[in-house]
Amino acid sequence: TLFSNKKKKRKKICYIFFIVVNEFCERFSYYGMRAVLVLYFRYFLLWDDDLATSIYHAFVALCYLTPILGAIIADSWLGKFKTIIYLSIVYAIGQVTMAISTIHDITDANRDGTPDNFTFHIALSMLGLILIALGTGGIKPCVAAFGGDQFQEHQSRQLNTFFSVFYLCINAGSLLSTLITPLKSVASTLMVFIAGSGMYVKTDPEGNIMWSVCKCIGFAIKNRFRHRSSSYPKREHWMDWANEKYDKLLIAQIKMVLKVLFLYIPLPMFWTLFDQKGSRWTLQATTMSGDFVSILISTVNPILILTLVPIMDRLIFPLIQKCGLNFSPLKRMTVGMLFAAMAFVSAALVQIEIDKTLPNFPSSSESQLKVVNTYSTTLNVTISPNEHLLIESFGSSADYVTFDHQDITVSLNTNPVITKAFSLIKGGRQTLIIPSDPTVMYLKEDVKSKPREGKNAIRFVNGYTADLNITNLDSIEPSATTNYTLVNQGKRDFVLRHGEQWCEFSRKFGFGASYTFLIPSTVFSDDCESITEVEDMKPNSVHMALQIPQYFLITTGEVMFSVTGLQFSYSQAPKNMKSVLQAGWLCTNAVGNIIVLIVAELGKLPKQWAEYLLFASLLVAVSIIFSIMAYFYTYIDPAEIEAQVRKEQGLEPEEMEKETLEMEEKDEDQKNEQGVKQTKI
Ligand SMILES: CC(C)C[C@H](NC(=O)[C@@H](N)Cc1ccccc1)C(=O)O
Repeated sequence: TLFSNKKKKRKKICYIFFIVVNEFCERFSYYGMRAVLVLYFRYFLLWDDDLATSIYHAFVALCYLTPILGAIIADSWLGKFKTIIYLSIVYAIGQVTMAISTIHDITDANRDGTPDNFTFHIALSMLGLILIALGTGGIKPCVAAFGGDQFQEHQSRQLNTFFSVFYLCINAGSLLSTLITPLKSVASTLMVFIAGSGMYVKTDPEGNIMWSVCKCIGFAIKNRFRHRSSSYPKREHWMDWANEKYDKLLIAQIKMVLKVLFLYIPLPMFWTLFDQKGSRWTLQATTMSGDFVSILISTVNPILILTLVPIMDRLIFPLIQKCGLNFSPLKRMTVGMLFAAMAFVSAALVQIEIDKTLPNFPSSSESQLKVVNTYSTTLNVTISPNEHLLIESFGSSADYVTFDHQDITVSLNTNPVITKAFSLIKGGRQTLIIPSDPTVMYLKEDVKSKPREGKNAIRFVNGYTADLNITNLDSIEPSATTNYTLVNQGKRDFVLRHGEQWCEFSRKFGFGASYTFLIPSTVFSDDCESITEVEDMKPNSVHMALQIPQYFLITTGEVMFSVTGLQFSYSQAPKNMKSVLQAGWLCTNAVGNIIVLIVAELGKLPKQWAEYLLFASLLVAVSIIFSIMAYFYTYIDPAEIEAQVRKEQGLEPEEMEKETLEMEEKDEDQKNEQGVKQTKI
């Protein structure tokens, strides 16, 4: 017996392996594609930032809504195994469609490198995304529940380990996806899953269960309404009003599911905070110094998951248990929420530090002006009515001057005095460029927010007497100013050229700064040495490493909340509705994403740190509500309840046989465990 049990165990590990590797490949494909999606929208379809992020969040939300469809198909019709196979094919078709939509040659008749028919590419990519959402979301609740089905009712410890390993695979897949192309992985996902086909425990779908559930709930409500007079005796549960027409077992199962779904109501708030690490926190990183924005965003979460899940499972949770504390699943989830709230407090503290270093940008009713002098002598600049600035040749005013009106008059102390009227941009920052011929002084618009992705915005003013060519820039006429170009951090070289003459200009850049470089007429005679630099915006000075605590806190929260939620959703679901509850759990994520979308549309609070604190407080409030709900929740063993109801109804002999077999197996397992212990002793 001991030998055959060991063999059984090894076999189980083998087919669980197929399931978790399948999840690994699927997440690899999903996150690999998701990582480049916004870039595809921005740089291929040429959408603006707002549209790109909105469609991205809508896609993510759809991916977590489609699990309902997958669960209905699996639990009512095809069964989990077939649903996974068929929807994986849909998924693969979606990835191929998406890949085809990125080939610009298809509509690029004139071969200029840009597609001629954007509508075609948009339509194809949207179709691809819908198919992917259907595939990834549809199979998601089935794979988790199918993995759980491989365990017997008494194997709750192994079941929990399975969900932890399952979560590890999700994150290992997402981590690796940043390194290798995702397309091949859908095919491998399918092949890995099919490879284990003969070994799985496959539970059959039990007819159109969702339809029966809806009809049963509808009947209970109608019946309750019909008997609302006080002359009718109250029933223990409102679902008991379906007793007249529906099977007691179905009613008991619906009660179990509704109890858990009710508990899920506050959960989207956790995801609302969690999903903002991809948006608000990324933006925060762009206002910080350090070279790991993209790496930080795509890898820190999965890396932390891969380290924290084993630490929690093997060390922290057993330690808490040893201290005699009952750290039940719902308590873990509450603590997980509090960790996420702490992460946002940490983000707020970091934001306060960043704000101290940020420039004082104009409000929507103000205008800001800086003056740059490329005239041959120092100038006395008067800006009406009472702003006087003394600016050296090839220098600038110390900082921006803020005006609460737009119309100004500028006078220069040249001989004769030059006076010119200007209208400033409301809410904008501008520079008044005084060229070698001051009569043609002009305004140039400046950047009024930190450049994106920690890049630096630079431009050149040509004080040379002829046209100049600068590396990667168009030729500049004398006295003209180039538009801003974005350059990355680090040392950058520029070659300035006019005919045969040239010189090389090198400059080391930090993060998020903006500069105007003034080129004097002597530029070639002193080998570019005389180029002066005007700092329009200081480089970022708060280091990105300060974001690590908030990432650590939110990921600790995720391990406590999400891994536990996954296990809880499986263990508290009746046998025929495991996928449905998994889908309900995933839907809490979809709702969280939709809230992020709405919040982004509604706009931000004037102070970003205040918004972070607001979210943290909201989550604390929600976690208090959740803990109260959890206090009144009694953990159930769905199999036991089902068995009890069946017993009350009189068990069918077939079911009885199955149950006896399971009991025998359980006894055997226990005996063997004891045997192993005794042998060890
Ligand atoms: C809602 C799901 C339980 C989400 C789950 N996500 C994760 O496990 C994330 N830690 C993965 C991740 C990776 C990279 C950046 C952010 C998140 C899933 O995908 O199933």
